[in-house]
Amino acid sequence: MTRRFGDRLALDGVSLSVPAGRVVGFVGANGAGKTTTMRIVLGVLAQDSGTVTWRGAVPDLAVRRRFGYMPEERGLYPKGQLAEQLVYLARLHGVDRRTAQLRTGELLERLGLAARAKEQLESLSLGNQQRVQIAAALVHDPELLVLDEPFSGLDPIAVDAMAQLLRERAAAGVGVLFSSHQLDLVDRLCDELVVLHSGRVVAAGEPEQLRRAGARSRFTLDVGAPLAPDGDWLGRVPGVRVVSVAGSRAVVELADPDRGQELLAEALRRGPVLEFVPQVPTLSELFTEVAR
Ligand SMILES: Nc1ncnc2c1ncn2[C@@H]1O[C@H](COP(=O)(O)OP(=O)(O)OP(=O)(O)O)[C@@H](O)[C@H]1O
Repeated sequence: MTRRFGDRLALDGVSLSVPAGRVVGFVGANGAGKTTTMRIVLGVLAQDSGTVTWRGAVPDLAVRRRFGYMPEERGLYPKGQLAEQLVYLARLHGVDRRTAQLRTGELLERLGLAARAKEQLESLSLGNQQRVQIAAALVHDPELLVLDEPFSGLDPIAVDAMAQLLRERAAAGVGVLFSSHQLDLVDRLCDELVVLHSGRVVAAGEPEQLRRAGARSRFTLDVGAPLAPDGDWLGRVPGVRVVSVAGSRAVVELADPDRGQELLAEALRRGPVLEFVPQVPTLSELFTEVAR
């Protein structure tokens, strides 16, 4: 997909897929193009080129009604009662009244808001309003869920409730695409990850695979005796970059990952080695790496 705003190329050939039953985490720095992509998927913004398909066909209005969207600009009425708004939204998506009421009750219960069903949205704290927005995206039991930063502003209990809801929906066959800047959460929750940078997909796949691919060249080395902040002799070994030093431990990156044993031999010549292990990068390290 491609999309321009004036002379700014916001999406430059973005391609991603959200399989049924999978939770896909969508990450990228501010302005990378996540919201733009999601809005195009939902049909609220037009792309300049490219196509969106769901189950093999371009979704028409009837199919789009079976999508659930939590937009970045949250869209509920501040003065409306919680339960009433949710039932109304479900009805708009073609759900019969009784089912709409049932699902509203269930969701408010799950999200810890059952006692407040008759209150106005604006009387809730921001985090609780956010919970209602989540309920609004889920109330018509969609087959595809597209959530723009659903976790922002939630407390840890709500994060857990939300994460569990998404996992359950995926287990029931729903495709879930959600954006977030909370990488530890994305790591915990998603089956697949898409990293966007300046309007392009720069990494995609299962987090574990992406991490393994990034794990080949970094090692933690503990030489037992304090190292200078620049890594002392380590920094002078050809092909070795000292990433960080803390006491006697250093994280190093090797230009040639297969030469780890040579580095270990060199370290042993200089004294005892307490630790020498390949370092599996965190998602946040990977992110920083690919977003450079
Ligand atoms: N309606 C618009 N008019 C002009 N430019 C826009 C519009 N919407 C988005 N953009 C631009 O497109 C680029 C992508 O923005 P987008 O909101 O998709 O990023 P994002 O990844 O969702 O960022 P964030 O993490 O900050 O929400 C940005 O450079 C933004 O300024």
